[in-house]
Amino acid sequence: MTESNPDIEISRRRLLGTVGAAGAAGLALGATGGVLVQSAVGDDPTAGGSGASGAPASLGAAQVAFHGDHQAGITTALQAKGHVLAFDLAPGAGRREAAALMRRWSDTARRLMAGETAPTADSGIALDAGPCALTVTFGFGHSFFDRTGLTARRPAALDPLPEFSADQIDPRRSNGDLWVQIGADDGLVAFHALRALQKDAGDAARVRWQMNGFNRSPGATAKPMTARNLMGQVDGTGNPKQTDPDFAKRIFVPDAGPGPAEHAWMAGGSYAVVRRIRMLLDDWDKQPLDKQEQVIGRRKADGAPLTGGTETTPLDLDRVGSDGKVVIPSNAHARISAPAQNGGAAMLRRPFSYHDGIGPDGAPDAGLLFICWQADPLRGFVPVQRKLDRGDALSEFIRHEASGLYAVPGGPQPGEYVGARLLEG
Ligand SMILES: C=CC1=C(C)c2cc3[nH]c(cc4nc(cc5[nH]c(cc1n2)c(C)c5CCC(=O)O)C(CCC(=O)O)=C4C)c(C)c3C=C
Ligand SMILES: [Fe+2]
Repeated sequence: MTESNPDIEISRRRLLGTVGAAGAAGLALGATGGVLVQSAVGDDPTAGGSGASGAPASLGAAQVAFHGDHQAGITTALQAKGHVLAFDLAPGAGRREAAALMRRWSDTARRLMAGETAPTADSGIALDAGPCALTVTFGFGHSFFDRTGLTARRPAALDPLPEFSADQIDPRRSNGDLWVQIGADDGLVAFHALRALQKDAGDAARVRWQMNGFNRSPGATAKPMTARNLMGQVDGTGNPKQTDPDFAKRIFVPDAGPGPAEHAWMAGGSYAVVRRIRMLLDDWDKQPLDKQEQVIGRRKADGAPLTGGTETTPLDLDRVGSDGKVVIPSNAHARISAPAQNGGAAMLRRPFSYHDGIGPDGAPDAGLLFICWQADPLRGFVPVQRKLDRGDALSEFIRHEASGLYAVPGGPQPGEYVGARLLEG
């Protein structure tokens, strides 16, 4: 099948419309439509543009559940397109307006993730397409709780992140009352969701900042692989795996706390740290391969540790070379960020790359929309970033330009909207 054959293309679109709404029938479409890709709902969120399950499915028909214990977009396989944005509540808007907005947003997200049209005035941007693994994830920033009179229910985990010595943070592109992450394997589907959610905000909230990102498209590689970033490195290897016995404990807030009962609304939720990290690509690209590999401590070609093996071989941090020095340098990024070097601190990294053209300095305004998930940022991002800030060889080639921390509540049950346990409780 080719995209240039209009007859076949139309029938594929019809199929996508049907199967998109039906969801699970995607496998059949994959077989008949010839658009074979990996399932978008794999078990490795950093597998580039496709899940690791190996099951063939149609890219368009891939559907992620809106309801569940956890919101979608945390353990979902990386999608090809992403929009992350923060809103501030409008002057005069409080808890009632916020609750109504979360109700509207949840309804829209549920429908769009099922491949349906938006509830009001659908723009038509995604007509003909299936859900394309669309996910919409909602979070609350520190300032949301004061704005809505809910300060007593704000978890301590949402206290502002410490400042790090190398930070060059732009406050206008940081924080915000509400945070929305959109991911999809199709650019039009992602943009459609973005527009619909922005319209839903109405007079209740205004966009504070927006960033747009991308990852590898499903099917781009012959087999499912860990994604690469814009420095060319295999990025995501050391992520906790859903099959790890302590995965849920590390990434999701448990049912009973931590913290006082008034924070119980976060059960099943997670904390998202979002950092816009610019890569100084012109400098990076001038480095010889061996220097680039020393900076990370892994081989560029396949992501294997410099101490040998394959991508998944554990780093041998104690191995000393013939020159008497440790093979994985003491300032290598993978050494410094390893859980073993940080009292077990771990996070689930689920980033998007970004490229916003050329900056005023004449260099690419490109890098990583670094998004990481954890049950408690003080036992995830913060200790690791403190250590990286002190002596990471990668620091010379990156710049943290924006920052946010958001409480992402647990997933909605049928009939419930995201955040209801906070706003209604
Ligand atoms: C504070 C957390 C981290 C920031 C910020 C960060 C930025 C950053 N990382 C890369 C590239 C790679 N990171 C890798 C591993 C890795 N990084 C962090 C944390 C942060 N990275 C952790 C916890 C780990 C895993 C360590 C482990 O489990 O052993 C790697 C190696 C491959 C991998 O494990 O993913 C790469 C490559 C960039 C480019 C970047 C900022 C732009
Ligand atoms: Fe890293």
